[in-house]
Order: sequence, then C-alpha cells, then structure tokens
Amino acid sequence: MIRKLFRNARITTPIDRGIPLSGSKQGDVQVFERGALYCLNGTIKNVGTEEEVFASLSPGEVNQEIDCRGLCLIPGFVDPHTHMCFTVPREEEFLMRLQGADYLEILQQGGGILSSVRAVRAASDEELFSATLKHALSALRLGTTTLEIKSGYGLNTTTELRMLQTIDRVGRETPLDVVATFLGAHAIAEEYAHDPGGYAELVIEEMIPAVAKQGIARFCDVFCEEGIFPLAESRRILEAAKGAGLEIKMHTDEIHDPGASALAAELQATSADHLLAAGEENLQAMAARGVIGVLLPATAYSMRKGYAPARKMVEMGLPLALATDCNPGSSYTESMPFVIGLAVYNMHMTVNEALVAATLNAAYALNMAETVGSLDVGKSADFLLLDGKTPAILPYRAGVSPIVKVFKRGEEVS
Ligand SMILES: N=CN[C@@H](CCC(=O)O)C(=O)O
Ligand SMILES: [Zn+2]
Repeated sequence: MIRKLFRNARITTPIDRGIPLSGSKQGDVQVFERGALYCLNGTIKNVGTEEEVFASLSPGEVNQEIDCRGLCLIPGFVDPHTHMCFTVPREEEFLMRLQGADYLEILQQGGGILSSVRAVRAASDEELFSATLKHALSALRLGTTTLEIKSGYGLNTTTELRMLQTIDRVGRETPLDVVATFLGAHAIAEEYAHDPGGYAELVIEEMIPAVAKQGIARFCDVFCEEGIFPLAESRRILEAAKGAGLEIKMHTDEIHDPGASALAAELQATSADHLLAAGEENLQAMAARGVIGVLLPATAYSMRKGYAPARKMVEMGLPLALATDCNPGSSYTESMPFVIGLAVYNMHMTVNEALVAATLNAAYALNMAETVGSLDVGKSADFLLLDGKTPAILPYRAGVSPIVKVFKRGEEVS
C-alpha cells in the first residue's frame, strides 16, 4: 500500500458535482491556501486544508510525505482533441499559409491532411509509434495527464486500424491515460477524389464495423465542413457509429457554418469542437442538449481568422473545454499552458474559467470525469506543481512552462 501525503501546497481545483461547469459556474474552483492531498495507491483519499487532512489521518498511516514548498497544485490537464499520430511535420505548408495560401485550397490540391496521409501510410508501425510517442511525452512534460488522440491520417481500413493500435500502444507504454478516436471521416481519400460518396460508404460499411470489432476506439469523429463531409453524410456516419456502439464527437463549423453544431446537438454528441463559425441558435441548441463546446484557440491563432466567441458562449450557458488540436497542419503544439494563455488573452476567459475548461470540462468532453479532471476523492491523483502562487502563472508566464512537476496516479512522471 502506497500512502502518500502531499502537504504545504496552494491547491486550486474545480469541484466535480456530476455535471460539467457552465455559465456563472464555468470558473467555479475551490482554493486551499495551505492545502494537502492524501492518496492511496494513486487514488485521492482526501483533499483540503492541511488541518482537515492531517486530522483525518491516524498515526503512522502515511508512508511518504512530500513538502510542496508552497507551490501551486492543480489537476493534470486533460487534452480532449489531438491528431498527434502522424510522422512528418508540414513546414512548407506553414510557410505557404504565411504567404496567404488557404488551408482548404491546399487540401483540395492534394496537400494538407492528404500529405500526412501519404506519410502515415508509408511509415512502419515502429516509425508511427515513435513519432506519436514523441508528441505524447512532450504533452506529458507540459502537464497533460489524460490525452485524446484521433486516427484520420490513414483513410483506408488497414491504416486507420494501424493508427488506432499505435494510439492504444502509447497509452500502454506511457503513464498517460489515452483515449482513442476513430476519424476515418477526416478527408476524402485521394483514390476517392472523384467519388466522395463512395468514400463515405467505405467509412460506414467497412471501417466502422472493423473499428468496432477491433475494440480500441471509444469515439467516432467527423470533419463536418463544406466540401469535406457535408451535413447529410456526417449524420449517416455518426448514426452508423452510434449503432456500432461508439460514442460520438464532431469537428463543427471550423471554417464555414454548414449547421454542424446543430447536428451535434440533435445527435447529442459528447462534444462539438472548433465552433469558430457556429451560429448563435446552433450554440443555444448545444447548450440545451448538454453538448460540450471544445475550443481550440491554438488553431485559431495559427489560422489567423479570429477566435471563437468564448464570452458569449459562457453567457449562454454552454460548458466549455479547451484542447490543443495538436496536428501538423493547423496547430502544431502539445502545450495546454499555451492554449490557456490564448484563451485568457484572446478569448477573454478568466483564469479560473480556462482552468476548468482544461481540466474538469475537458474530462467531460471525453466522458472521463468519473476518474480524472479534478482533485475529488476517488479520482486518480493526477496533478501538477506550478512555479507560482495561483494558476494565473500559466498565462502570465507566456511562452514558458511554469510546470515544475507532473504526477500521474500519485507518481512523479515528469
Ligand atoms: N480540421 C481538421 N483536422 C485538423 C487539421 C488536421 C490537419 O491539417 O492535418 C483540425 O482539427 O484543425
Ligand atoms: Zn481536429
């Protein structure tokens, strides 16, 4: 039995009351100025002021005591949207975009996502694993302790399944909790360029049954966008995925508004992500149906077309989560601290709203809030020590990581 007591910490954590935090509660956190956290075999047994936690312990109960030296202690980040299973970065494309080239046009000309597909198809299992591992370990050093990774650079059944196996292996061979998402509907595979409907059929008839049988992916996602997967096809893919037992999420209204967030509301997707172009009525529908809005401000930063209207979303009671969207095209970063900085500076979220969005609400966006996302009793002891007094150090130390230590299940992992 490993009984660890972390003491002398300035603890800030959302409190999980069984639903994501939204509206005036989006930034609801509890602070213990001189706090302590007690865990048994990696599970939180008590958290509170030192006085409270010490009083609950019997003599000799603790077998390891750690003095946190007054540092700020917060839950580990949950990154609920990444595409970090890829092999080759796309620097040339980045330079083209800096000169004004359009993201969707690059894709339509066979670059963008499709160039990552060619590289992933050509990579060996080992190459794909080591490239993905590199990004996952970078995320861990930057404080992410639970991580979603999507497939979607395979676009044929064999490579999509291979990507999901790789993602699963990252979860088994690192301390991270990894959630795999099937994203066969990420782009139309090159060999179907003249038959996009045929590709959607392939996703529905062949890939989804194979993915369900493989049993690794928890979610199915669709890039619902004009000229990629239109609304009607997205609906068919998501309904097939639900029927096969997968949970669903969507890339919604990233560039245009085809009504994707309304569909996410109708199908009661776990989350609708991006929401840069989403109309107000659709956002209201999401709020009413309990769909989490996942905002990806590092993508907005890189695409340079403005940020999602986070303040308006908070006011309408839509629960918000934050994610990196780590991918080689539109957001090449694993840094949740950077994302929190952008959320605070450019989307005008408060520090506490952004913290909740990067922890508890992000856990809800993965249906993982029973075990991670806050420092509640019974959850995994996943937390960070920051070189500061409060979580404000995260946006304040712009471009620099204030993370001193990362703990997963009570063990120091970085
Ligand atoms: N929009 C689609 N997928 C990613 C980009 C992937 C890529 O460009 O490789 C996104 O969320 O932005
Ligand atoms: Zn994405």
